[in-house]
Amino acid sequence: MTSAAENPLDDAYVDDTAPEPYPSGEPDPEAVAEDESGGYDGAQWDLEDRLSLRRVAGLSTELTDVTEVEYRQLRLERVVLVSVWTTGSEVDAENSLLELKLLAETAGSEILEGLIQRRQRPDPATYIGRGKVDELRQVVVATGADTVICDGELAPAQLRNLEDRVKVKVIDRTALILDIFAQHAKSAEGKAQVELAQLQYLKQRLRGWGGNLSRQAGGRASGGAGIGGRGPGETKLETDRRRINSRIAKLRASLRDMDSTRETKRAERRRHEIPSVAIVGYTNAGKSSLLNRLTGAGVLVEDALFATLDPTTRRAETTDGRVYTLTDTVGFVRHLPHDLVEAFASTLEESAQADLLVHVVDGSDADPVGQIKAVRTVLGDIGAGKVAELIVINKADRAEPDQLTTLRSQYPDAMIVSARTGRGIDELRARVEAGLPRPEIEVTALIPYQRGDLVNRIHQAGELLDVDHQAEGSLVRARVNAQLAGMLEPYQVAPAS
Ligand SMILES: Nc1nc2c(ncn2[C@@H]2O[C@H](COP(=O)(O)OP(=O)(O)OP(=O)(O)O)[C@@H](O)[C@H]2O)c(=O)[nH]1
Ligand SMILES: [Mg+2]
Repeated sequence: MTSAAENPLDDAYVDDTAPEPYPSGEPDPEAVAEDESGGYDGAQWDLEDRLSLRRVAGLSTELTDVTEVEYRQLRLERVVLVSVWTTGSEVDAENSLLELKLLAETAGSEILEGLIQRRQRPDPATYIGRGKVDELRQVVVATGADTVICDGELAPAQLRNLEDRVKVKVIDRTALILDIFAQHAKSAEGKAQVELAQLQYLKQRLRGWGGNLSRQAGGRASGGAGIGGRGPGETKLETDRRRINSRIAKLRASLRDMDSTRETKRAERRRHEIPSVAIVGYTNAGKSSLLNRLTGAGVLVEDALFATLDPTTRRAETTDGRVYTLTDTVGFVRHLPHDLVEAFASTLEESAQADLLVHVVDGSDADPVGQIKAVRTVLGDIGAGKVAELIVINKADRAEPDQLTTLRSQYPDAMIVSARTGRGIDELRARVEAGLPRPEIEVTALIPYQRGDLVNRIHQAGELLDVDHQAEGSLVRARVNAQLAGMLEPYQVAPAS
């Protein structure tokens, strides 16, 4: 729901501002300098700047139509949260509502009240029980709320009925998450992905919101206004639906283009057989902080949900000089909207194609096991369920020692670290190195001294097992990939027995 003015549509999609992934991009020199000067997890980043930048961008946008004004007002919501609790313990229900509160706050709302109703299942007509709707209305009036957010994905009819009776705007968890993504998307690709997800969501609900597209899509979807050919007698609803469909088709096409650029880079890495590691995990678990710790990448760290939407890839090296890549990825959350997962498919693919997943868990969270399960569900959905996974329990500095002990016993192979204090980071680096795929071919070669470049290559892409400096050159025993084995072919000698 970004404005049309902020997003000059097609032009923006060509001008991809996402950071260049390895191999063409070098780490930010400033970030490296920070890293060398000692502990750096990214929290030192000047967040004020980033935040105010975001705000200014919003203000400078000309409000071109009424829907824009309406959209701005969304930012000032005074909210009542409502949840129907069907299964699990009371604590689970409260955790879920607490998370909804964080999400709503991330979206810029002020939370006035949170209500939970215990019920077999949500009421098909009004989500909460019909009798409770009046109570909800009273709370809304008493607190002066202008929005109700329901903790689930509601049917269009449920939203409509509730709105009619509570008389303020009602949105669900899915719309809320989409809204946060829309606020945080920075790159052209990220923005296109979010818009696609929003339109998909909206399309199914056009009728639910009175058949009026302008109400929820804001200026963005109406960016293509003025399309000719509005047939006589055609209803607003049909025109809206048509406009959405053609916008969706356009977005898909530009996303395909952007994906092919990404695929080219990925293919390049594959050709050089550079192992890749993806940092995945629940939102706010500390993924970006860990990437910064491990590589000095200088990625935005923020105590907010979904701070990272664009994957950042950084080059890293093992202690023996082998090169690999580390990619920071978008965080997951319980009930991640299906439309979003689909729209972000190409971004999420980074994880599915990785050689190793570093699954970061917030050890200080109220329900880390629930987070691990939610993350694994999404990983399964995006085809990354079979990639080797290293569980890393982060924020050890803040977690209850008892909770860490429990997690340790549940996940015996897990590592315990703190991106904040640096605890466990060296061990983590070692475990990541050990988890990288090993080059497959063992060779013994006598490399003449003028071919020092080959020895360097072995350092970067292979594993040097043994070296003996002889009169004619270095006698080297190493594990290498197929490409390097080919280059070493002329110098190959029989292995010493
Ligand atoms: N106490 C403590 N805080 C941490 C640690 N690691 C990260 N944090 C904080 O947790 C918050 C989230 O960190 P990020 O690195 O942005 O988390 P993320 O997983 O990248 O989050 P998203 O990109 O929003 O999904 C920030 O406020 C960090 O400073 C840690 O080890 N200890
Ligand atoms: Mg992040």
